[in-house]
Amino acid sequence: MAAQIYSGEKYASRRREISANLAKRPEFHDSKPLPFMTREEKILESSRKLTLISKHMNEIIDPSDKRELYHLNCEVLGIEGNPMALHGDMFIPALTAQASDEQQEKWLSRALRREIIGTYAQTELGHGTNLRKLETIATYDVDTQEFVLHTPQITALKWWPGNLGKSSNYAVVVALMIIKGKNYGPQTFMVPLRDEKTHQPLKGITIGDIGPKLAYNIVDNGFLGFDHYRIPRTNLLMRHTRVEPDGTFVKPPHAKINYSAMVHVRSYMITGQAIMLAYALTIATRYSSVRRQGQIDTTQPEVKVLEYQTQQHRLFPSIARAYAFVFAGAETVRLYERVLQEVETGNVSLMADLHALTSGLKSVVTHQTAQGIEQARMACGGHGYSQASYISEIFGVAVGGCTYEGENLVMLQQLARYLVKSAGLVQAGQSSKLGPLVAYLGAKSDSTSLIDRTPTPGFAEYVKTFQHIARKQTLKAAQKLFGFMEKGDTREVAWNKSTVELNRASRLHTRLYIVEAFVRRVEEVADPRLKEVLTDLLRLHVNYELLDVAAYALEDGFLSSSQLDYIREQLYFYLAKIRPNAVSLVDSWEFSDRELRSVLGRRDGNVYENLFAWAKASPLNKTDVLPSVDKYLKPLMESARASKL
Ligand SMILES: CCCCCCCCCCCCCCCCCCCCCCCCCC(=O)SCCNC(=O)CCNC(=O)[C@H](O)C(C)(C)COP(=O)(O)OP(=O)(O)OC[C@H]1O[C@@H](n2cnc3c(N)ncnc32)[C@H](O)[C@@H]1OP(=O)(O)O
Ligand SMILES: Cc1cc2nc3c(=O)[nH]c(=O)nc-3n(C[C@H](O)[C@H](O)[C@H](O)COP(=O)(O)OP(=O)(O)OC[C@H]3O[C@@H](n4cnc5c(N)ncnc54)[C@H](O)[C@@H]3O)c2cc1C
Repeated sequence: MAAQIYSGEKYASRRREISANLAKRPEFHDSKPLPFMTREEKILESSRKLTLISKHMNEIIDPSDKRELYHLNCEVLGIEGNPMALHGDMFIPALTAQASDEQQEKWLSRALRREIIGTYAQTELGHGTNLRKLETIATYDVDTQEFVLHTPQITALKWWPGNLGKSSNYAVVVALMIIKGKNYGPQTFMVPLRDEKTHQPLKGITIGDIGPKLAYNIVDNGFLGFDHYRIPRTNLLMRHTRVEPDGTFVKPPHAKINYSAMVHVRSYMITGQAIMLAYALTIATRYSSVRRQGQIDTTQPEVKVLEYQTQQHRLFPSIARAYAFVFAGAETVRLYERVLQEVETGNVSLMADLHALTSGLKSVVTHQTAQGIEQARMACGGHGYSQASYISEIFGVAVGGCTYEGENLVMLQQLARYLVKSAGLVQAGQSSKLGPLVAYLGAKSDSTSLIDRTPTPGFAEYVKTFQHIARKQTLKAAQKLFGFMEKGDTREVAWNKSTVELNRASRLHTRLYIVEAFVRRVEEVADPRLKEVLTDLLRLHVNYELLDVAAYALEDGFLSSSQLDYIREQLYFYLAKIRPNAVSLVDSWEFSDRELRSVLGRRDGNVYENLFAWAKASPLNKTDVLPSVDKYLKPLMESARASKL
């Protein structure tokens, strides 16, 4: 099963080898539980481990293999980030996709060798979503052949970039490029921030950390201001865009080609989110198979809480989602790598499809992941609320994905633009021009769903029902938009009046895609035992997801209430059928205890002993009487007693 999850036996077994190797190297382990450390201690600890990784990586992994590096990072550094997180996730991808060969020679090679540390500085205090209105300006000075970077007002300060505050000495900075008074929109520049020897900020640079956040606090998200700060013309990233010495601008082959670092993270983060959801579910499912509370049969001992149907309903559909997301994530990574290669040869035809797909997926997956993790926390009762479970940290890190790389409701609208264009083609009788991801929009629906009208409805019946719902909502939302425009609204105003409906269409389209990705994967599985378990999980998934969106199919009679009852019964049937495999389904992700960092979710199941040992190790228990008691509480009680006398 691990080979299914990790798209092949090779990586699945490499993961095991890497974990086993690290188990024998205590210097790579957390020196104490992360929740017991201050932010400064965590940053120090993470930097210590980064140095070790840099030194010994070649003995443990193949450093050219991104997935091996990712696993090493998960084991050693964990999810709370590290001082070079953005270096790998965005700085290197930005240089790879946007720097010319010459620039790569100069900077990428140094970045890969970790001679310099970089980040991606785009978001500002005043603007994150609307990139066309960023306020940092890069004005071209033809005489000196330099760009002058400037922060004209407080809202133009870069704000949020990860590792900008304290760790990075370089950044790929996004600024509005002005040449001879003309605004050429957001462009990307390679900018030195700190002295390479002293690490002191360079003259003209104001820089620092933005303070603690909900989670992800090992990362020093930062602020950055420029005071007429000069960089050479050749620091504009020039793989696709160019500015000649005389200020002539050479257009790229696609207007949004500079957004590639964002598309990179959006493509990879689907897998990252699946893994974080699986972390929380591993913890909650293991704990639920140890925790005994209450009886189902009063003549029998107390049961494991996992026997309760409500507990199964709380956890198992999310287990199915974690599988669905990791399968969908593998597809987005493949598509991203393909588009990256095609762009190199000048073919930008798939960029819009990739953008639409990843915009929808990042929104739906991050939202459902956060919901699933929060349910996993509640499934652990009181102990879920303790940082010993580590679920609160997993939640905090994962939920950031709803905001970063494009706020979810905004990104759903990006997909909606693509859907509306497709709906326009359908309306114009040009369905043959629809791309493969939206071809279903041009197909005709059956009059009713065949679910429960055939002895054992296949997945095709479910897919058709999801297609019917997504198609109906897309065409309806597009119609709403077109209707407002026909009545005289500008497109923008009409768009704003239709966005709730448009975003619903985007979600339904994305949920259909996720179901299809799951079906595609299960159909490929050859081993009959695996296929059976995954088919059960997929059955649970399609029934759960369909119930969740059933209103759309009920309103036009595509599904009847008796079909809905059938779907509900199927759901309950598969909850019970999956129960014996539940722990194996989470164990199959093969997270080591080190990687999980959860006292509650350890493989040994000795929950109570482990919790007690953890509590005893809490810094507050170093002494029996705290200074705060000596200083305030004792005098308070004493004076209360004295006044009573
Ligand atoms: C398997 C095992 C496991 C292995 C696992 C993996 C193994 C390997 C792992 C190795 C790597 C690990 C990786 C990381 C893992 C995850 C960890 C993550 C942690 C990261 C930490 C946090 C990082 C956070 C960093 C950040 O947060 S960094 C900042 C991010 N900031 C944003 O995201 C701003 C949002 N805003 C916008 O993106 C734009 O503003 C806006 C809204 C689009 C409007 O853009 P605008 O320019 O106004 O354009 P429009 O007018 O709306 O559109 C005009 C036309 O252009 C179109 N178009 C817009 N775009 C695009 C586009 N791209 N492409 C194509 N077309 C586009 C649009 O469709 C429209 O087309 P049309 O309809 O006309 O045909
Ligand atoms: C953990 C974390 C890490 C980050 N790392 C980085 C980084 O490394 N580099 C970097 O550059 N940035 C980074 N960011 C910033 C991040 O990318 C932005 O915060 C994000 O893109 C959202 O933009 P915003 O903050 O401007 O939100 P806003 O756009 O201000 O969102 C506020 C509200 O307005 C709504 N809204 C905005 N525009 C529209 C619209 N057109 N239609 C309808 N509703 C709209 C949104 O839906 C939301 O409800 C990070 C953020 C976080 C939380």
